[in-house]
Amino acid sequence: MTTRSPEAPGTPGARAADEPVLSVRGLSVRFRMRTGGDIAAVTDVTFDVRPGECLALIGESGCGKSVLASALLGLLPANARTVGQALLAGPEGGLGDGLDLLAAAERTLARTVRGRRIGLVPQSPAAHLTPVRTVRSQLHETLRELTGVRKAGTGKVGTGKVGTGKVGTGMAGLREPGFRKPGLRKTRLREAGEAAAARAAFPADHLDRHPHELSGGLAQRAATALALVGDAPLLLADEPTTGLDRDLVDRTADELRRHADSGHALLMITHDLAAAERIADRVAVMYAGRIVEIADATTFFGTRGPRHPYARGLLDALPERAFTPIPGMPPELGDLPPGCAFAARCPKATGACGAVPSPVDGVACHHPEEDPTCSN
Ligand SMILES: Nc1ncnc2c1ncn2[C@@H]1O[C@H](COP(=O)(O)OP(=O)(O)OP(=O)(O)O)[C@@H](O)[C@H]1O
Ligand code: NI
Repeated sequence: MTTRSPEAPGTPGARAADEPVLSVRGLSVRFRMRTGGDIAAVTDVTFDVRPGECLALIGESGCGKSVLASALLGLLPANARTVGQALLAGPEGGLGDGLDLLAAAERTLARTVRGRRIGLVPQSPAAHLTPVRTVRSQLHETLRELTGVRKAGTGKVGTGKVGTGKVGTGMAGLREPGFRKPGLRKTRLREAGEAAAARAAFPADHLDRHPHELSGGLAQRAATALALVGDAPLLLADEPTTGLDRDLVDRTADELRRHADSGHALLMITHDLAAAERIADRVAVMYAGRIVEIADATTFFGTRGPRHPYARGLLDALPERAFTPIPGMPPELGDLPPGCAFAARCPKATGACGAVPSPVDGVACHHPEEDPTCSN
């Protein structure tokens, strides 16, 4: 027996051995504007997410986080152009039979990817819930699809090949033989729906409401419950804690963490650095469409801190830290400077910053903080 040391220091060994669920290489998104010119919403983004891992994507409003998520799901508007590759692991869990999300047909994305292989907690949940149906009925529909039971009396159970086969809380009963009996199925479905709601801290006594009868925070929790119950191997959660009180933020974050711990990959987009610190394994920092730093979360939030000046500035702006905002504003994505987009706001900028910095050890900066673990 041979023991191999993990190739990536700082990555938990068991996870490093797993192939990514999602592998993004050189992804760029441009919006062509009618007035002429392009908006460079996402530029040359590269990252992986592995099973059991939570990657938090952070950065100021308008830096391209949601556009990145939309690109992965094939949900960009017609004036968008993408380049690069985004491989989603195949049903057997490997990238060998993976699907390039950027090249896939809309039909494939609609039938086999959205909701099945990639779950989404959308940034505007109210707009994504079906307006004419109660939360309970939307949960039941998702649960039925997942277990292959199309309509009452078909007796088809457990035929659906959805997700990893690792079934979320409350689902197991739906696959038992007794579930063929319509009465029992109804009871189990109800129980599973309520269990799913509880996971996202959605109150059971609001399940029979329609989306327009929900506050923003409740719509958020309904969308999270729906996304979790889909049991997809990859979950994209776009600001899943917006509009929630602090204790609900913590409960939602903890539930998402448990979801990752049960083997799912989680890409969490968030403004909430406390939530990111609570659950992320790694942090990716985006600025003006580019990922400027990817780091281990413990290092990033710990005493060593981030290495990119923008990432350091984000943390220093927090009230519980230095409470010092980063001076200036991010550049217009339709009019980016030729070199480092952060240079105009950066205390360390020099003439070298007139060129775009290439990432070295996860940091794209000409003047990063020293990494004491590097010998060179
Ligand atoms: N359909 C579109 N056409 C043109 N520009 C767009 C379109 N959708 C988004 N953008 C632009 O792309 C940029 C990135 O937007 P995005 O929504 O990804 O930001 P974000 O990082 O998610 O911000 P927030 O934190 O506020 O949600 C913005 O400048 C936005 O105006
Ligand atoms: Ni967004």
